[in-house]
Amino acid sequence: MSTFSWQRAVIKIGSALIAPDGRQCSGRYLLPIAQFINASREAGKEIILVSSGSVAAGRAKIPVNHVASIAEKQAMAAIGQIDMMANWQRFFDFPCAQVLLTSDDLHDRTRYVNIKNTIRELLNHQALPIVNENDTVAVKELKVGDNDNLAAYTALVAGADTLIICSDIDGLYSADPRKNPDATLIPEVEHITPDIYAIAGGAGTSVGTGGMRTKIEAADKCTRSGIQTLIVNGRNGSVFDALQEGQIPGTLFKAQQSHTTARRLWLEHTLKTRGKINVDDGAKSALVNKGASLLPSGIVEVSGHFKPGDAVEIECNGQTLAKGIALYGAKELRQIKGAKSSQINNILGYDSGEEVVHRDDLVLLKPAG
Ligand SMILES: Nc1ncnc2c1ncn2[C@@H]1O[C@H](COP(=O)(O)OP(=O)(O)O)[C@@H](O)[C@H]1O
Ligand SMILES: N[C@@H](CCC(=O)OP(=O)(O)O)C(=O)O
Repeated sequence: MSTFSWQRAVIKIGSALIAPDGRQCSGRYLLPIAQFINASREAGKEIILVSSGSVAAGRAKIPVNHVASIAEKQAMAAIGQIDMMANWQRFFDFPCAQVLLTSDDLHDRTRYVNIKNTIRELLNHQALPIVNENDTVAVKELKVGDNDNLAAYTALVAGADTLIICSDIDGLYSADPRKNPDATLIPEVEHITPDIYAIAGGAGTSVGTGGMRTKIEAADKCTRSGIQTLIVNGRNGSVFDALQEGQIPGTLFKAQQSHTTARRLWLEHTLKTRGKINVDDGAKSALVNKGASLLPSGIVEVSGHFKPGDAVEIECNGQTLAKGIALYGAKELRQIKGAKSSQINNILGYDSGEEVVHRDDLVLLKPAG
């Protein structure tokens, strides 16, 4: 069996686990998962949950005798979301935090930064973020559509190194085992090729939405960005003991490069910069020698028109030092440059955090020549 290590994981719990009978949320399969979450956090690891179950939980309260319309499912989700959250909270003595997202939120730069900041802050405060699709506002083109892909986007925005998809099946099989009894489990996938997509079928139960296909899509997105992805059987409690021992009791989709390398390459080569921030010698030394975040106090000059979430170059005395994602726009930075972080609120009337560019979103560049 392969082994693996991780520091920050997104764990996705599908409807098949949290609502096995499709009509209400249940704790039947959740205890070993909750114990794994507790033990991992005690070991200093960070976890973000992506949980389905709101539609099933709502269905128990507004039963309909026909195939539910989209609006009816949205109403079920709105009613059931609170039960889904409560179903998780009873396992933990730290706060669970509800995070509802749509595809639009994840593709809008400013909202993306806000989501990132919120998740970071929740983790800093030892809360457990529980993400689900915001079904009230999301229909078709606004929807991510399935929680497997939502979990992949969450792993990207949260800077996770691992995605664990818990389903009702042991992992990826050579064919849908419900239809092909001879199908065999694939323990490890080195590269996600069209052949891998070809063996992935649809959902196995009436409550599951994407089946194996959306799990492969999620693994594809993540592994390209250096996030290893696992599919495991969340109905089997021993899976979580094995995970705790660093084993992989399912299918591992290997990261195509290290998480840090993928992020550095993305920051350095893919992101287009929209402006420049000139810093003083003190800020230069903090960035280059201490690996610190950029604070407003070290900023001397701001050029260009950029918004929160845009990439910027960081310069000192005409030398480009680094590239990173600005958490404030150019207009705001011109107001707070040189100020102490504690003054941001007084100057702007709000505070999006003390960092202008967080060290996780910053890559140092080699001097030219
Ligand atoms: N190649 C495959 N290997 C494993 N499972 C598959 C495969 N193709 C289709 N499936 C189906 O995918 C189902 C899991 O997806 P889904 O029902 O959407 O669950 P979840 O609610 O956990 O997202 C399995 O129960 C299985 O029937
Ligand atoms: N937002 C929906 C999630 C639906 C969904 O993607 O379910 P699944 O295929 O089981 O992960 C809910 O909470 O019911």
